[in-house]
Amino acid sequence: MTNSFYDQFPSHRGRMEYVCLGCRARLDIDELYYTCPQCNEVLLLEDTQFDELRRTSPEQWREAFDLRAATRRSDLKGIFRFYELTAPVLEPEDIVWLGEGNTPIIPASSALAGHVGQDLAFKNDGQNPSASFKDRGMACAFSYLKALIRRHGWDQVLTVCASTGDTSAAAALYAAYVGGAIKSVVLLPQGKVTPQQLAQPLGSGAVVLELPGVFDDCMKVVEYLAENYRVALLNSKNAWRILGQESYAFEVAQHYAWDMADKAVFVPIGNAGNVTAIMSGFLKLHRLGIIEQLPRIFGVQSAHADPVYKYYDESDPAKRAYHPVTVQSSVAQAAMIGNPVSFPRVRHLADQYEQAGGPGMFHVVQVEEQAIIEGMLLANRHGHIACTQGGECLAGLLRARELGLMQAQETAVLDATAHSLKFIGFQEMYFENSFPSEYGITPREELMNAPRRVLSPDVKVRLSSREYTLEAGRAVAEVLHLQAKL
Ligand SMILES: N[C@@H](CCOP(=O)(O)O)C(=O)O
Repeated sequence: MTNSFYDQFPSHRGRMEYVCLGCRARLDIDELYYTCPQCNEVLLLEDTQFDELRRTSPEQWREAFDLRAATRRSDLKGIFRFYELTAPVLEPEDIVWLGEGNTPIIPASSALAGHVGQDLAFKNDGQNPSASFKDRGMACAFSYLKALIRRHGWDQVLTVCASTGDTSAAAALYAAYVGGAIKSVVLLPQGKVTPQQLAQPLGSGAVVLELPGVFDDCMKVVEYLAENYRVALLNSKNAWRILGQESYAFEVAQHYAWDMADKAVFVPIGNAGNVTAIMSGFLKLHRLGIIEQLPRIFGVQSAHADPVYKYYDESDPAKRAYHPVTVQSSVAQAAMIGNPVSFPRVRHLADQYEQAGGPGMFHVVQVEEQAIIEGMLLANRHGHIACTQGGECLAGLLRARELGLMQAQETAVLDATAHSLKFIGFQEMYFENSFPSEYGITPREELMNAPRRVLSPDVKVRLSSREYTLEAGRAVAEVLHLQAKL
């Protein structure tokens, strides 16, 4: 490999097609499809030239991706470091990069690992530009949209998505950046998006529409719009989103020097796009021999939104039946989804995953709300920036251990899908013991925290600056029981 590998855009081009997971129809990518026009099933994208990538050896791929980590090219800096595995039909001028990808994997402190009883690390996807993993998918979806706009000369594209808050923030951010023909509209379940998440698309200038109901209701409306009007759907039903999110798996593998032995990756399941993407990403690496072993995948769902858990809870595959559920309030609000659009993709990829890696490679565990919020608090007390979904992953790891599913030598990689600050209202509710009863959460004293007022405000008004410093200093020292220097 030479320097040119990371200074030049790859010359390799694939041939991509949509593949229907129902009737296996193949569709041209020159049109925007979300579901199969023949059978209405969801789609995945496939590169029919994927096998050509085998002409490059696994060692060469590993070296190439490692070298590309040092690129100066903005079109290869983010998720397209793995261009050949992602969307090798895009041209450099189409690629949108807002700094997404390359999020750090932070090993837990020995105190946290000791508490949990397992080696673990958080991958901080909240360090993406809109503060969640959705940016990975949006970077790819918007790059593809730009390619379509360029080819077709479209002068107006209305992008729409339903959201619990993260997708809308990402969609609005990328739309604001690309601008031109693109205008972003987001549909949110009224009162079920945190104030921080609501502020994001508003700040990016998107049209923000609130609907009564939950995410599943908004998703149906977006599906209706995409079926009946000329709009571009940006939820993970859009298979380009899935491709971008595969980068999470590529980055995890690269972080561990392409050695996935004894790794267990924990992912919260909401609309199920991310777990789909992560399995698909690892499978691609495995097919090319870039990783020799697949990591185990653990999906995690709250008992308040658990249709995928319920499906896999039946151990006999022949007896499994999928039923959407009615969600209840959840602190893992981003995953508060009763009918995930990507469920057929999960089933398809979980089968492939176990065929490639053997039984026990894919599990779904169910966790309680109390365990989720305490997972977040515990992580963050040990120096992490986990959101409630990151807390859900930690709760999932603890549950997997209780069920005897973890092996002592395994390292768990937990997906902190968003920045903790987006969900900080749930921390506040815990600290103030103000959770509405439907969450079923009772705060524990040892995890609570609150600011302590040291002086009354009038002291600041009454005293001179010097006197105030002395008074406040003494008051703080008293609260902290500080010993005076001799
Ligand atoms: N939690 C998601 C729900 C929609 O997911 P998507 O990946 O299908 O867009 C959100 O942030 O809105």
